[in-house]
Amino acid sequence: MITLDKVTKRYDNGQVAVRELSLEVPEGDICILVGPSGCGKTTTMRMVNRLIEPTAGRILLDGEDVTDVDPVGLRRRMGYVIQQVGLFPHHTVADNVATVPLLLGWDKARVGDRTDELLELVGLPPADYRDRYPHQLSGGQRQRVGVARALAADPPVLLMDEPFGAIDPISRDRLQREFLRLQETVRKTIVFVTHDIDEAVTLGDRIAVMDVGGELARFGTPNEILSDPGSDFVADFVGADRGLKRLDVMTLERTDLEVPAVTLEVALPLAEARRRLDDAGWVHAPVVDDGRLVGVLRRSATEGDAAAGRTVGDAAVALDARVGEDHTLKDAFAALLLDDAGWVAVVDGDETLLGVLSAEHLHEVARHRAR
Ligand SMILES: Nc1ncnc2c1ncn2[C@@H]1O[C@H](COP(=O)(O)OP(=O)(O)OP(=O)(O)O)[C@@H](O)[C@H]1O
Repeated sequence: MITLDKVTKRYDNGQVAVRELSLEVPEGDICILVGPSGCGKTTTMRMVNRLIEPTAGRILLDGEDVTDVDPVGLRRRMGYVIQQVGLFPHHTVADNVATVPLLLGWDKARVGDRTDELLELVGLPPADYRDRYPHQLSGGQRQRVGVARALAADPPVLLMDEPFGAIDPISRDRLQREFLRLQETVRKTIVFVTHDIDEAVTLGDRIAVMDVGGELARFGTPNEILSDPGSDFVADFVGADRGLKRLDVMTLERTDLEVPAVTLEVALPLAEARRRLDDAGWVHAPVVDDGRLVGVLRRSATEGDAAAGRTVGDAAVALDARVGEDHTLKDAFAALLLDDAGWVAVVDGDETLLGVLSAEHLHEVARHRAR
């Protein structure tokens, strides 16, 4: 959808901000430009919508050279969101969102419908927010209005320059999650600038790591970059905890799961449970009731006189080492650390036990997963 072909930008003072940068952004992908301050991220982004003209090289949008397109028309095909949102302070939220559709001459009813639809989409119920002014919103809410405004005329491309940069970490996490959910609905081709590698890893389908002087240090999926940074600069930039960060970009897959050596039904007598644990050499076993995970049985609970005549259900205790199947390997690892069991139970939306992941197997899966 967007191709940069050996793009260079030399400013009038001789400063080379971007040097022979080549990138391809497939349709519907989020491409993150990340790198230290001054490495040319903003310059690159602004060349895409021709707020800045390249000195050399070509930029193609859908196969068409952007320098052949009228810049105003070009920018209408690209929503633009920046850190200081740039909402008009004396216009209501609705009027801010409606800016581009009104410029395009849409009729009032269509603009009104579109505005409400978008406010709903970004989590600002129109009945509450339509008539507010920007100063009556939190920073995160203003940012959402900025996103709604950028999406108003349904452009195929969104350019976002540190849109969550000025937001506190907790709200930023929430905005990032909402943003990914929104992207599932709207499927735009997005170029997103940040200097925060965690944000890049969380949001990016592909990440371009840039070095000072506007050189491309590495381009690839988060997993590719974290598993193989390729240079000391990129390894330093992504951080010494890149192994952990990788766990965050890998979701659990059913084929990763192990069948537990012992699974115990609630109605089973404890004496029988102990025999099964001992046969398997297990100390902790998941306990299920009609397939649903209800807890864990520890071998110690099967010992002594108190165990006589009791069932697994009587002696089972809550299990912290459990995680939903839609979670990441990092969530699984975090849950694993919360319990002595040595494995984490993976359940579906109905709490049905799908399998377990032992610490050893989790390590193996993380090491060998290609993506
Ligand atoms: N108009 C300009 N004239 C001359 N040099 C400029 C101009 N704009 C930016 N630069 C320089 O170009 C380089 C790249 O700037 P750019 O804003 O693209 O970097 P960035 O990676 O977005 O930085 P940051 O993360 O700090 O926003 C910097 O060294 C900057 O000083």
